[in-house]
Parts: sequence; structure tokens; C-alpha cells
Amino acid sequence: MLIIDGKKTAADIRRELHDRVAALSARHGRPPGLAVILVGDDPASQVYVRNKEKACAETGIVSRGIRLSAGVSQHELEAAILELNADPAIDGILLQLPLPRGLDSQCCLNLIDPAKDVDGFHPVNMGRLALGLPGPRPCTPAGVMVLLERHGIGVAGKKAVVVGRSNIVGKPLALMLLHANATVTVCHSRTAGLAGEVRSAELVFAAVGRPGFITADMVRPGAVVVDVGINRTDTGLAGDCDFEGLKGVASAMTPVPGGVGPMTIAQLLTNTVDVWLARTLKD
Ligand SMILES: Nc1nc(=O)c2c([nH]1)NC[C@@H]1CN(c3ccc(C(=O)N[C@@H](CCC(=O)O)C(=O)O)cc3)C=[N+]21
Repeated sequence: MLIIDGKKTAADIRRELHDRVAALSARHGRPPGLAVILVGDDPASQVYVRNKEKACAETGIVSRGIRLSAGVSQHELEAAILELNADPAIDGILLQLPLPRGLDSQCCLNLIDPAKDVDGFHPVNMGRLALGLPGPRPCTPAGVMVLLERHGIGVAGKKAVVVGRSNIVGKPLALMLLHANATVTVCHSRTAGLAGEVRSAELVFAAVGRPGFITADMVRPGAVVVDVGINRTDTGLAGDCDFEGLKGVASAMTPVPGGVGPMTIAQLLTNTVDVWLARTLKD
């Protein structure tokens, strides 16, 4: 079985972006700027945000961390977003999710200037994705598509099953696969005969958020399995798939860690460079 190395692919992309940013910064007058808003003190979110800031620094992207206390009001958070919308040095705005209880994330996402929406979560950009129009794409599913492409794994004409229907992964991933001419089935908690659906797939995408959810008996021999799950367990980080059990069944599979996670960060950097190029070309 081929282990799809997301860490290496992400490192390749980061090197390519670094070189592009270095070559283009002079012509564009300034380096790309990314603002990352972190509300509260959730330890996992803090680690993610620190990793994103480190990745920016290595790529030549100027990052600005906006750290707000968990007690911030909806109004104050919205004011912070509007300020970043108006800041010419900021090309991309990322609002780290989930937000602490009491804050309305969709209201905040709706306020981010769609031209600065490096997460691709704004309704306008989700609409663009649904219509197949260009625009920033959600980082995790876009990273999955790039990972498959760079491993020569085509999806056109293949039967793909996406397990999970979240707005940040399952739903946008299904649309991307559809645009890439896969035949797509989306399974979720109310799907009847889920195991059978998964077993019929040549490509399996697991984005459920439950460790070990996809087991060997659910996967057709030779299928490609992409594990989008990130679960913190007593024994460390785990995906949604029974990796050991699937080794004898799948033809290729992404590990956790070292699979889709690093690609998410690489795609955030790609989106940031893309919006920077679009914005600096406009003025
Ligand atoms: N607005 C917003 N955009 C996001 O893209 C976003 C978010 N909020 N909230 C949280 C999730 C989660 N996420 C990950 C990014 C990288 C890894 C990653 O690099 N994982 C490493 C391991 C890192 C570790 O050890 O924890 C790996 O899988 O190898 C994982 C998860 C982005 N998210």
C-alpha cells in the first residue's frame, strides 16, 4: 500500500510558494499579509495558530495575530474584522474556528471581505465554489485535491464516497470532486447502509471526527482512502480510519498525522498568495 505523504507534498508547495513570493514581492510593492484572529485560549487552537504563523514566516508572508479574550463581545469581534477589511496591508483574514460559546461564527464569516477570505467560508465564495467560478477555496478540501493530483491519482469517472457533510470539509469536498468529474455520494449520520455505500467506492474520504470509524471491512480492496479526521485521543493524534487494518485493503492511504493536516496549512499559504496577487494587481 502506498502511504500518501502529505507532509512532503506540503513542504514542496511551501518551498515553491517561498520562491514565488521572493520573486514577486518587489513587483507587487509589499509582501503578502495574513491576519489570524484567535478568540479565547483553547490550547489546540493556539497550537494551530502558532503553526500557521510559523508557516507564514517561512514563506515570506507577514502574519499578524489578533488575539482576543474569550469574553469579547460579538460587536467587538465584528469591529476587529471590519478594521482588517479596511487595512491595505492585510490581504487575507482567517478567523480561527471554533469560536467560544456565545459568539456567532457565521455572522463573523459573513463580514469578512470575500476578496480577503483565505478560508473560502464566506457565502459568496461558497457560492462561487458551487457554481465552479474562481475564488478562494476552503483549505482542507482544496489541499486534499492537490494531494491527489500531485500523486497522480485521478478522480474523473471514479466513484467517490465522502463520509461527513460539514460546511468546512465534507460539503465543499463533494463539490470539488464533482467538478473534477467524480461520481460523488455524500454519507452522514442519517445514511442508511453507510458501510455498503463506502464499500462501493474507489475513493473514500473520511471526515466524520470519530477515531477508527472507517474499518477494513467497509473498504473495497484497492480503494484509495483519504483520512481527513483529526482526533485527539489518549494515545495521541488519530484519524477517522483504522490505518493498521486498512493497510492490507487499500491501495493508497493518507496517514494521520502527516497526511491532510499539513496540506491544509499549505493551501492556506497558497490562498494567501493568490488573494495578494489578485489584490495588488487591482490597484
Ligand atoms: N478558520 C479555520 N480554518 C482552518 O483551516 C481551521 C480552523 N479554522 N480551525 C481548526 C481546523 C483544523 N485545522 C488543521 C490544520 C492543520 C493541521 C495539521 O497540520 N496537522 C498535523 C499535526 C499537527 C498536530 O500534531 O496537532 C498533521 O496532521 O500532520 C491539523 C488541523 C485547520 N483548521
